[in-house]
Amino acid sequence: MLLCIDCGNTNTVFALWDGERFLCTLRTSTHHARTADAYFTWFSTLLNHYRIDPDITDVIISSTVPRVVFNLRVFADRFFGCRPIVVGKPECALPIPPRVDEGTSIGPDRLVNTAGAFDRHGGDLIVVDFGTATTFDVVASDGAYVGGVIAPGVNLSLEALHSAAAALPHVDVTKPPHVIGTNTVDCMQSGVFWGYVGLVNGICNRIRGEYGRPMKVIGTGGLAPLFSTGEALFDTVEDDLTMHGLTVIHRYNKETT
Ligand SMILES: Nc1ncnc2c1ncn2[C@@H]1O[C@H](COP(=O)(O)OP(=O)(O)OP(=O)(O)O)[C@@H](O)[C@H]1O
Ligand SMILES: CC(C)(CO)[C@@H](O)C(=O)NCCC(=O)O
Ligand SMILES: [K+]
Repeated sequence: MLLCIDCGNTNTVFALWDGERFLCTLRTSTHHARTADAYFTWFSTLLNHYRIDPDITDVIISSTVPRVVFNLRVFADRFFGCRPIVVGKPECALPIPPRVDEGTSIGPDRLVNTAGAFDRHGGDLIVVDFGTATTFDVVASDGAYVGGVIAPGVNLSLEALHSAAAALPHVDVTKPPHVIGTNTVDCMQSGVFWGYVGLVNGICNRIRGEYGRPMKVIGTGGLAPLFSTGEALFDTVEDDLTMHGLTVIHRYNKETT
């Protein structure tokens, strides 16, 4: 069985893939200091709770935080006796190599989203991922990652407002009842909600203009469903796109080596 690990700057997600479906998806916050033993304690407790007793033979990791990879490697080796595939490392082959500036680093989550989206939808895509950052990944017609856009994440923007302005409280992102807020919280939520609807719309239109062919837009990440209620921003919303991409890259590496 395959254990997929998607480590973002905010959250780390583990998902178990039995070859046909995900048996479970477990989420914890990302801490670079978490040890292999701590991962196992957390992981095995939840598996017990769900009465899942998996036979893990393979592990694949995507991490936007380089420092966590060491302990995740130890975790895979110590508890499952396997050497994980780490996306972005030279030993991990990608189905289609990216076409970007020489020497630039690409977030592994963006490579994984690209692989997952191309597998499901073919090329000419924009993948919008609402994580710590809001990223736009452009997937060419042959499935290559050819660049995109990085904007501040939604929760990061709200956090920045709160920490920079003494009178602005901490608020959660939600769709406000009106555009014109009549209290502080509604005003802030309107700014962020409608601001991001405009940002996503505007960036996708500009990408389309520059790309010059019709493109499909795929939304993913925790906040994609919320933003799709504001305006028809996406052709589809897929909450498991990153995990699906990890299974695609894992399969590709098994077939080619
Ligand atoms: N309505 C909502 N308001 C605030 N947060 C939400 C809402 N719906 C989902 N979320 C949050 O979205 C997060 C899931 O988003 P996702 O996994 O895409 O990115 P992340 O974990 O925030 O960032 P990263 O992947 O960069 O670590 C969860 O922490 C979840 O609590
Ligand atoms: C942009 C983030 C933080 C989004 O998770 C991640 O993909 C990352 O660290 N990227 C590195 C730079 C790049 O993708 O061009
Ligand atoms: K993510």
